Amino acid sequence: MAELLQLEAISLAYDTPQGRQPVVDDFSLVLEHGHIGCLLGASGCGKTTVLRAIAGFEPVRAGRIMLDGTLLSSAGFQLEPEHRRVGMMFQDYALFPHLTVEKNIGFGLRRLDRAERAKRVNDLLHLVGLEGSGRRYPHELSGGQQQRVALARALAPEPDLLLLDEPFSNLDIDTRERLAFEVRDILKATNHTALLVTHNQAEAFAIADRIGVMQKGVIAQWDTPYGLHHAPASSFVTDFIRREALMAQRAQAYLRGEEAG
Ligand SMILES: Nc1ncnc2c1ncn2[C@@H]1O[C@H](COP(=O)(O)OP(=O)(O)OP(=O)(O)O)[C@@H](O)[C@H]1O
Repeated sequence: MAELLQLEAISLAYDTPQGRQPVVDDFSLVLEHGHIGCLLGASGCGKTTVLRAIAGFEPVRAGRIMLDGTLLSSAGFQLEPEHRRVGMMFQDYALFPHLTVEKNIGFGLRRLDRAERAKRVNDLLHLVGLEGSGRRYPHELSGGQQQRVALARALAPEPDLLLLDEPFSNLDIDTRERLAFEVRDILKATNHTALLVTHNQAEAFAIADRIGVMQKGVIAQWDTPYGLHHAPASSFVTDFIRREALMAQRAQAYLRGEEAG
């Protein structure tokens, strides 16, 4: 399978009143066409910063970002976000509250004529299971439905790469699990490539083809879910996977009322 996204030894930093604060260092990964990648790691380890750099909102200080053979970023060079063919979906839906569902989805399609746009919006409504809801407003929809609209809107301009930042974290646990699988099915059926950020290991293992475990701005291992479980590259990765799995088991036991405290 061909490589789509390449992060080659990128370093990222924020300029703050206290000086330049390094966040990500010597960070590399390759994501193939049609794959779903997932960055997993503790709060503050730099996951969102990596997504923002790929989308073109943060400069790279060293290394380079390539998408389908095109240079997106290197030290001193940054292609504008609108020229990157990268779509984004966030945890807070970020829908326009005063626009209907179909207008939200069609927002990035103004270059199409009216009939083409209507057809594409209809196809997308169908894809995300919201046919018949095009005239409703975001506040009339559940959180899961709003996230489906956000997915349709992100896919509308046919990006080469979709970036998803904690897309399910504002949803209740049942909706979250269901939607994670639904989104995976939609991305796979339409052969999209996506990179997702999450704190949630179960979610990452459920939907990703490749997972990157991050440790304070570096990538500790970029591998298949199987590889992470069966051949962890360091004691950090072993502990990370074990700790999260244990917490998930405890949470489930607690929900079933099996633990007194
Ligand atoms: N605009 C900014 N200016 C300065 N520092 C920032 C800025 N945004 C993020 N940081 C810092 O960069 C580091 C990485 O942040 P980032 O949001 O990428 O982490 P994350 O892994 O996505 O965290 P979370 O899982 O909590 O969203 C953190 O220490 C954060 O405080």
